[in-house]
Amino acid sequence: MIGYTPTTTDAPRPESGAAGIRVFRYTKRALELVWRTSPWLLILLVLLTVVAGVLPAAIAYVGARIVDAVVAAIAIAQHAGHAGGYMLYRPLLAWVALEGLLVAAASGTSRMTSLCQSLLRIQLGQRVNVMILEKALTLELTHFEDSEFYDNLVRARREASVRPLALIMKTANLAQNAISLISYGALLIQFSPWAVTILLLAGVPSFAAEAKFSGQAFQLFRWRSPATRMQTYLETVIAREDHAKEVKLFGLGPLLLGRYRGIFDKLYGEERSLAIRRDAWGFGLGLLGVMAYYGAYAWVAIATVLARITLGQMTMYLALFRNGQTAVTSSLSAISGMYEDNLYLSTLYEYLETPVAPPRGTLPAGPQPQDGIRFERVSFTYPGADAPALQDIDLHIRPGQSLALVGENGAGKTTLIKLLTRLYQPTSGRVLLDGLDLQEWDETALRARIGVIFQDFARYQLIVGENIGAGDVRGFDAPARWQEAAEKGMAAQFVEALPQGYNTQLGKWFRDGRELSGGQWQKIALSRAFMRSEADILVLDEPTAAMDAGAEAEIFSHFRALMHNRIAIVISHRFSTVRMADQIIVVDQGHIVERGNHAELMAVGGIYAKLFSLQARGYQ
Ligand SMILES: Nc1ncnc2c1ncn2[C@@H]1O[C@H](COP(=O)(O)OP(=O)(O)OP(=O)(O)O)[C@@H](O)[C@H]1O
Repeated sequence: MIGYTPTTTDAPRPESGAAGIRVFRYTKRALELVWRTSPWLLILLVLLTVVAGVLPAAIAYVGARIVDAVVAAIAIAQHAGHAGGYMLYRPLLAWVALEGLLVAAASGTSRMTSLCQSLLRIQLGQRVNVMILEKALTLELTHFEDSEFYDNLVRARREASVRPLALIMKTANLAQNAISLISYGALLIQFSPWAVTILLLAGVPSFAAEAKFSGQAFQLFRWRSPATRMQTYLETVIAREDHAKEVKLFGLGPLLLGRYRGIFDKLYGEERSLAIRRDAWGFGLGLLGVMAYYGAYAWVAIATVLARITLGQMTMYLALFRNGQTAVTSSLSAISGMYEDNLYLSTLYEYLETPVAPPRGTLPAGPQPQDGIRFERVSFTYPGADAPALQDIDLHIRPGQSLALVGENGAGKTTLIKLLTRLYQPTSGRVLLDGLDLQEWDETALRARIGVIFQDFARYQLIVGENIGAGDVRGFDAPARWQEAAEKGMAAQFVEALPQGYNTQLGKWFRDGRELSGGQWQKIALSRAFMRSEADILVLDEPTAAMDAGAEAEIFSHFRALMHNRIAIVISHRFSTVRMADQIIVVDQGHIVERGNHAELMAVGGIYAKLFSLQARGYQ
């Protein structure tokens, strides 16, 4: 079997569940959340809780009156024969009718509660998910690349959207049981205060065990999170269309499934051991409750025989005891459940409270508009990486110039673009646009200046037009602008030949979706970059790798014509493209090793000249 073993090194087992997290800290926040989601449903829920709390004691009381009425009626009948007639049964029937009504009310209350609950669950689920997604929009790219953070996000999404309601329902359940217990206590104390004490104490050991195991369950949940993430990922690979081709052809299916099973087996072992311990302790300690109940039973029965209480009272006390015990156990498990929900909710709030850098700059323009882009001694190391991806980069590109970046895979070309677009901050040095540090630029003003297409551009499962329009949100729905951009990006011709033109659904996730060829997708992405008609810096990271040679040549002549007084930056492994640039930079292991135009670099006879000749020879 293929062994992916989720070991404890995947995620350190956190210390005791209670440590560091103040239990019940989140109950108040969950209440606020529910209140903001729907105050009316919450108020209704509170009212129903009170009613549901009082009803059981009322039913038990009426039950006792029925038995006493029966006993009284039997006694009268024995003395007076059937002479009493209807009058004999009247009080009895009235009590029976009342109990019927109370039971009907209890059932109505419970239905209404579950209706409120379903409605709240739907609304809360939506609200929490929107909160999670809104937060996601404020995060930095580095957050998404951090696996621990990603775990938190997945956990928050998967679990926490149902937890706030669960917490509220348990709070309601607790309140309902507390009200019931007070009302039972009020009736039972007439029999003996000791009975009330026994009732309360019998549930305590179960509670202690339950609280302990809830903490352990949460630790397990956290610990297995990386493994669960691997499982989810394997599900995607095995069962999604974009991976299906390779999975089939390489025969990866059984191998991946084996790994999937392996993870399950490992996780199941842990789960099972916890479940068994939890239930064994639950059963053992639950026996205490049973003993307490039957002890009380004997006591009440003897008291009845000794005529200290009536037969009706006996049935009432027994019912109270039995119901009371259920109420104690269910309050205790509600408390331990709340503890668990609190722990889970802590992951939601941990995620929602992830610190994000405040909006950095505020300036909409730089002091030297004709200065263009400058890199000044820029170095950058990816978070968690040992070696810098870029080191001591100095670079200057003026408006109207084009720059090509050349270098081996992994040299640092894309990283340079990520710094230029402020997706990352330099570890040292600075990047300037129009004489102003990128960090001081207002985000929107900066984004409006730059149009960029990365090699791993997004393929949105939307219609063609929107795929192009995504390049500029203002033109997302504007067919005239789609068309204009598509012409610049060389996509117009094939798009117009599609059955529904710009309204054709792309991708396979939705009905009638069409798949495009690699080169066609690239043309769509290129058109997307051209949507930024006001952008004066256009960055294309291997934009034509999947295009045929004719298309590539045409795009670049087109591109140069459009780039008047703009800055064009191209990363390409095709030297036919690269040679057209005004300035060419060769990047090697994070350093700039050569710079100049094509003729200059050929004259130097360095890496560029070697690579160029190598490729040129291939075409001869
Ligand atoms: N998100 C990331 N986190 C950590 N390291 C990264 C990340 N992206 C890239 N790297 C590393 O940084 C180095 C430079 O990568 P970069 O993507 O800039 O190379 P490139 O020159 O664009 O390569 P290619 O020609 O293959 O596209 C590589 O060693 C890569 O492993």
